Amino acid sequence: MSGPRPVVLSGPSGAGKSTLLKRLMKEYEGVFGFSVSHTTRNPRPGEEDGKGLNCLPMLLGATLLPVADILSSVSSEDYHFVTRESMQEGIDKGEFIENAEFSGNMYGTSKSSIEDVQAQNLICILDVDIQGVQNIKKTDLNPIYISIQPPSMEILEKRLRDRQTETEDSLQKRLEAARIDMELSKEPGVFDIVIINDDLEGAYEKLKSVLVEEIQKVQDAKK
Ligand SMILES: Nc1ncnc2c1ncn2[C@@H]1O[C@H](COP(=O)(O)OP(=O)(O)OP(=O)(O)O)[C@@H](O)[C@H]1O
Ligand SMILES: Nc1nc2c(ncn2[C@@H]2O[C@H](COP(=O)(O)O)[C@@H](O)[C@H]2O)c(=O)[nH]1
Repeated sequence: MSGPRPVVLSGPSGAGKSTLLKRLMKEYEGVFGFSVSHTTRNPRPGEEDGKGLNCLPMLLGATLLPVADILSSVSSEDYHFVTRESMQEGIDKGEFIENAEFSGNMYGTSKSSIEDVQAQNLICILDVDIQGVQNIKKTDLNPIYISIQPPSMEILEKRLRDRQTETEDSLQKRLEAARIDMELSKEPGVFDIVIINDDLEGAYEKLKSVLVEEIQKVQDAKK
């Protein structure tokens, strides 16, 4: 039997991808595994190197903390934080399925980050920008492509400012990238579904409805 299809989640920075993703992984524990990307950007407060949600079973086994505390401390967004030199070396060696320059930093998905998740028969989730989507389309990964979009540029800017993770310079770069993303994602056939994340509940229900078949496959395989 072939494993579950991977899922590519894309959309402008600040649209709400990781907010939705965290919720999904919490509700469907043991169904999804996050493909931990590499990046040359600096870690934000609370981010740790190389910690994906698919390490959850190990964390649960090794600690006496309540499950809720562990879940809130584990981010699905953490990266392998690397230097430009080591990232470029990995790219040159063919270790990445895709890579891109975004807001002044390099980002990329290593082949092993996907293989690690797929080896556990989990639905592999990739959170990538629009360049990542275009590059993954040239591979044989065959994921479900989902775009999370903000209701408007104004709301996106407010969410990014309120998140307090960006300098004015990186915020402006992200807004510029968002304009391009919002245009490209309108092209027919790029995404299987485009979800407008206005009301979080509604967006989350739509996200689940697209994934219901793959979720069922993983749950059936566990029986
Ligand atoms: N539906 C929503 N309504 C209001 N605020 C939201 C909604 N969804 C997400 N947010 C908030 O918007 C901010 C950006 O969300 P989030 O960090 O999930 O975006 P992202 O798409 O993962 O961004 P990035 O690509 O930069 O990681 C967060 O502070 C989050 O709490
Ligand atoms: N092409 C890729 N894009 C990626 C990857 N990992 C994350 N991203 C995208 O980068 C931006 C910014 O992320 P942030 O964590 O710095 O806010 C966001 O749009 C992500 O989707 C990757 O491996 N490849």
